[in-house]
Amino acid sequence: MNDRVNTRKNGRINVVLNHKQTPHTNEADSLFKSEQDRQKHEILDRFEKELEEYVGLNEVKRLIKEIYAWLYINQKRKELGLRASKQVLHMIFKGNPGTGKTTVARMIASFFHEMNVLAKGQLIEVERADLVGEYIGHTAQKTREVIKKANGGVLFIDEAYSLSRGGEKDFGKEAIDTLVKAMEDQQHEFVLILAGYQREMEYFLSLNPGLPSRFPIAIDFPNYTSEELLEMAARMVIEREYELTDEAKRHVKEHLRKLRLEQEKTFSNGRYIRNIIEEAIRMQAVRLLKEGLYDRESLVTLEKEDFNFDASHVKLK
Ligand SMILES: Nc1ncnc2c1ncn2[C@@H]1O[C@H](COP(=O)(O)OP(=O)(O)OP(=O)(O)O)[C@@H](O)[C@H]1O
Repeated sequence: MNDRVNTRKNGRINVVLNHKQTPHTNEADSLFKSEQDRQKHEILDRFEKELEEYVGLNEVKRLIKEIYAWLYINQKRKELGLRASKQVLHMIFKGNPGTGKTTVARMIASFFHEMNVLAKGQLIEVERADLVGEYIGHTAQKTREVIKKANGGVLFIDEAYSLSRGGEKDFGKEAIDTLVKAMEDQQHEFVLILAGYQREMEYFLSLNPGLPSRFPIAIDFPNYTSEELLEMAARMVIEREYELTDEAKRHVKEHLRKLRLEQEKTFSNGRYIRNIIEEAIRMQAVRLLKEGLYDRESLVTLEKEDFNFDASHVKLK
């Protein structure tokens, strides 16, 4: 099955993630021919294993492989005295809240660091208020400080379109200009990732015609399906050393199915799942204290009643 819609728009690679795929260990996709080979590519192997912990994200997995292959071949070229090319690696991440954008950005920062693309590999996550100041000149200064912090790492700007909120007169424009200048002057010293809702992002890019071509990699993060959300819940439970009873599983599944039907744009996907699991853990703790149950089985079991969605404090957003 073809799991990626990979189009080229304005010279940009536009990757649409298909979360529907189960974690893939597709032999045909693998760069390793043998176990010996795998050991030679220890960094890629480690990142692939880390990514397998996440539901879906297949295109990120593919992108990592692509970049790894390019850097590896570059190294081989250098060894033979051939020119090793540099590439622009700034990216656009489009998707609703909780679809994994920040998680992936963090991983990419660390991957680039290990591959010597970035000197430090830190992720600096900012939003409009961190960049935009209150008087003329203040914004450029604030933005430059943020870029300085991101030097050697990834600068991740969430809801990037808020920078063009107020039009020409707004200080947001000064932030964009400062960023563009830094992208030119410090081209290979940091990676800039602009993230936000798909539609708003596309509108923002259309308003700033100089921007799209500076971001050759665009990744779409679609909402997770109810099955994927359930899979995520199952993994989070295991990771925390808990277990769901069959009844609890059915209850959560039904809740997610209903939610997914009425889901709106602001539904927080993976974050919602993390929050309902954490709430269930608190509910279980209250139940166990009340009942005085401290045996191993009780301590690890999350029951249906621990997921009381009618009385839940967890917001959908
Ligand atoms: N594919 C996934 N598998 C497992 N957990 C996931 C996945 N995607 C997201 N999550 C979990 O959901 C939570 C939110 O993810 P993250 O912060 O990366 O989303 P985001 O797209 O950056 O959201 P926002 O735009 O609101 O900042 C995290 O706890 C993350 O681990």
